[in-house]
Amino acid sequence: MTKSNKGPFLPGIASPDDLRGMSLPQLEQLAVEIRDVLCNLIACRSAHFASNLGVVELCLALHQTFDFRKDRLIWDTGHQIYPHKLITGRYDEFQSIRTKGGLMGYPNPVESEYDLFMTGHAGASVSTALGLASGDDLLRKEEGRHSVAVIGDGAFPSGVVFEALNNARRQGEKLLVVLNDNRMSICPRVGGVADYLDRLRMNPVYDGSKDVVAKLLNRVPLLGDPAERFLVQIKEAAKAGISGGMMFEDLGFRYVGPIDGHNIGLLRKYLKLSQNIDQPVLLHVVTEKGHGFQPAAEDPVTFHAPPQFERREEEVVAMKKSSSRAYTHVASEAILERMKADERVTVLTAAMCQGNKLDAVREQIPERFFDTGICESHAVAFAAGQAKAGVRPIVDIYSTFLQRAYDHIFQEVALQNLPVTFMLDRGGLAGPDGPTHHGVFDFGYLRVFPNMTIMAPGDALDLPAMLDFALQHDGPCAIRYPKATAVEIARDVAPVEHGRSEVLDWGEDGCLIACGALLHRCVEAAQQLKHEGLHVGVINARFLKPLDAETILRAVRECPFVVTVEEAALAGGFGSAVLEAAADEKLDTSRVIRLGIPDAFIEHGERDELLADLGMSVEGIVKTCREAAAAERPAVGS
Ligand SMILES: Cc1ncc(C[n+]2csc(CCOP(=O)(O)OP(=O)(O)O)c2C)c(N)n1
Ligand SMILES: CC(=O)[C@@H](O)[C@H](O)COP(=O)(O)O
Ligand SMILES: [Mg+2]
Repeated sequence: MTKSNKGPFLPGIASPDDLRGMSLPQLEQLAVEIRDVLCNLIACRSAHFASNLGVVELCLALHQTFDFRKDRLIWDTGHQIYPHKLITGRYDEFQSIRTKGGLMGYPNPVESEYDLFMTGHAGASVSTALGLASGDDLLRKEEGRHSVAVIGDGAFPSGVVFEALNNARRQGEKLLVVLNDNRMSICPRVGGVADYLDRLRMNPVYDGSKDVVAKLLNRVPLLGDPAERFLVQIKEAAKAGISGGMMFEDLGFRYVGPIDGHNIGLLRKYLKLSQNIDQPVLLHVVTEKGHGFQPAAEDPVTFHAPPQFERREEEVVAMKKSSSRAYTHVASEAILERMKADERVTVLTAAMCQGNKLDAVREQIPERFFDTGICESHAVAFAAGQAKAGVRPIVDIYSTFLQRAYDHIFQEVALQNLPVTFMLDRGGLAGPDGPTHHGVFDFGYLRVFPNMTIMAPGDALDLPAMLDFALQHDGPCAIRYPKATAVEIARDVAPVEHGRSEVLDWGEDGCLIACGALLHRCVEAAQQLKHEGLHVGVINARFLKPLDAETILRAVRECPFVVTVEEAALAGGFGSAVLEAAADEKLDTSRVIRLGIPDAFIEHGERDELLADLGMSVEGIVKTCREAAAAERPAVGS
């Protein structure tokens, strides 16, 4: 490595090996360069930002202290993976991140041996790191591999984390959990764990000893002699007793910290220290979300995943604000209105107040707004308790994150037949977030439960009406809608009736049946087909369950072909339900064609790109109908 401290260093970092010989000043210069790359990325497109700014020093210290070709490193959730990607051989392609065919915005084992799990959902890192430690202990004991999980304070309260902490006592000798405490989830963190961490950070006694320990540590060379290291460990243990961290100590962890998560030297010393402790270690590091770019540090909520923006030095000069109204706006406004109209109605979010656009509810009706933190399982069971007590809870959780609560949807809600309303935002392809965030399994995972009513608005006019239906229905309801601009289809809107679809047009040449917000594409396709002399009808299914068998099977019987369209997995989805119903009536299903998500995980990319690849652009739908019609026309001369 060059002797100068000026850099640039980042372009020359082909792997973490290149960090080994770097001095502290050089590492600090490298950190500046990494932050610059992060800022330049957001000048091109929206991406995760403040979280990545906050872990730059931690990432460098980790990769300098451990060899993660041998040791194990799991970044919880994975949205803060950008610095890690930049120093593990992906600097040259970094600008492609979150674009179709480019790097993923989360860890991706296909890209690098330094990425062990493709993640995007919070909370599993301690479990997987413990599992890796256990596996290595069984198969590679002689190598003494370390297993490190880096988890944020927002992810930390997730139930699965405590399941892992509970299990670690018995088998976590080589487990290090780095708790990255920046006081933020996406919004400010909530709950008792947050209060506990605040106390740990604020403890005056500990602050005093921190300096003492830090001074002592600074005297301890990286490989200080055992006696001094032993002294440091004694101090750590004493400090833990004085300064707290006892919750972790009582669970069998050595609690170390809190330490400054932006001080590379101190991080290295404590990481090194943790390597020599033969029990699970919880290293509590304190960082600033957005560190190094003042506007992000001042407003880490906006800058969690900000829109593209121009900057001049430390100033944002122009941020691209989306003017379009999304289904999320329609939903959150409808929720607010219904909560104002009915005091029984509550809304629950699992740390996604910003994503669900529930800020107005939080401000105007705080007593009926519940942010559980990243605790979806608890949120659903909690809502069931509210419903049992006579409340009408709305569980506003992204489709993909709701998967976390599956057993409670089954046991606490469906089995009890309780009036819980699930609002599944991001129902469908989530775009650049990719396979961890596409909400495409909800039709399948909900339809199997008895008592469930499942609705998918065909447009923005349907959504509030469906919410009204759900709030008066005495049983569980789910309403799913995509991460997309809300569309209104001009028509004489039929009222929402349980299990009834809405026929927009009957056509003698075929029928398109949409279940969900791709309805407007079907309307457009039918209009194009009409110009070609094909009169293809359009039905707005509205209900996945109960299915409007009467109307839909009439189409199967009478139309030359039926094409079902859904932004959901075909397996167990709407088209499957149609086939099942038709088969039960002994109808010919050979002329039912299903468009939807095949049996594959769909990569990241813009939603329209991905839908087009799956034949669900308007052109794709026209093409399917055209081919179906041709197949139905008798061959010339026959
Ligand atoms: C199961 C699950 N629920 C919700 C989310 C949405 N989400 C992504 S990051 C985040 C906040 C994470 O906070 P923290 O772990 O403290 O990381 P930080 O951004 O502060 O670095 C949330 C709620 C998720 N990814 N997974
Ligand atoms: C990391 C994570 O899970 C969230 O930041 C998610 O990316 C938010 O998605 P939206 O941007 O669609 O709200
Ligand atoms: Mg945090």
